[in-house]
Amino acid sequence: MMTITVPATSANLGLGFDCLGLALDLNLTVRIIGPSDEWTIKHPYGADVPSDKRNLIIKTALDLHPDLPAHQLEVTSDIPLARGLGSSSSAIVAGLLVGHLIKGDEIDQAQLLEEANQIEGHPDNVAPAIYGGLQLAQILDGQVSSQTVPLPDLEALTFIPDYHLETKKARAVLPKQIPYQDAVSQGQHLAALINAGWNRDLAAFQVLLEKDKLHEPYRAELVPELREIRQLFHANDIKGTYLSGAGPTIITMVAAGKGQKAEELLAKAKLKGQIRLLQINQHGFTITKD
Ligand SMILES: Nc1ncnc2c1ncn2[C@@H]1O[C@H](COP(=O)(O)OP(=O)(O)O)[C@@H](O)[C@H]1O
Ligand SMILES: N[C@@H](CCOP(=O)(O)O)C(=O)O
Repeated sequence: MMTITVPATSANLGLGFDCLGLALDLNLTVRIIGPSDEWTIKHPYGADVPSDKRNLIIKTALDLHPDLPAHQLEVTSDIPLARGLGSSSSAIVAGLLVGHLIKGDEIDQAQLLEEANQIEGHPDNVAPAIYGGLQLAQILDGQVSSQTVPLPDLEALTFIPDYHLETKKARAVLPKQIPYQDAVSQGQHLAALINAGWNRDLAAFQVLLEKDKLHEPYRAELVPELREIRQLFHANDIKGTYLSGAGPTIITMVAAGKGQKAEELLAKAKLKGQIRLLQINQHGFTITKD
């Protein structure tokens, strides 16, 4: 039996649309139980998610190796679906690992990134799911790679609304064009955010997390809690709130050790959803053989 864990990811971090992402300590776990007459996957998601070859994890494994012999798989997960925490990317990375492990391939992180990016289309979720930490994914002349960016010492206060928002739907509200000045501002602020990470400057990092002009202004109408949570924290002198991935999850980055106080503040607002204080996953996926 082999067990794969893949972390949840928070893409964009406001400014890094389709290129920046962070791994968090929520996990998708896939157990390869053993060979079977047909592909089956036991999972906790209910009837809406297929339990056969159509399941995203199995489909990904079979897209990689169409002749892969059927196996029985079992999934447990604390990554909610369609909430902006990268559940589909975690499933794709897990599916590729299932394919490679059953086939007996060497596991190569750079190759996995290439394969996962081909399926997912934007690398900001798959890169941190593979490498952990904060990843700046780059596509240069069609070639994808990723660079680890250091982070200030922080924790992620995470608000997960009760409703789903499919990434497809949240991409459909984005404009075809943006004002020239917004593009200039985005470049300046993204460079400053990366720099704040390298300098481990939490105050600057928090201010910059709120400067996006490419997607949050357009998605805010789908996720009214973004403005509410920002206002609540601003009234208490706390910056660092952004829309995680395509939403609807909202994350506020706070200094390590300060999360619990901020959590109590957020709980008082009684918004409909779940509050989690998450730490950063620094290592990406893991594989254990037992
Ligand atoms: N572990 C999984 N097994 C099967 N399908 C999954 C799994 N995780 C995610 N998915 C599929 O991906 C969809 C969510 O993808 P997406 O809209 O990109 O949201 P997210 O922000 O969670 O990645 C789910 O509705 C489901 O169809
Ligand atoms: N850059 C993408 C990220 C989508 O992340 P997800 O976790 O919501 O799937 C986007 O903003 O569309």
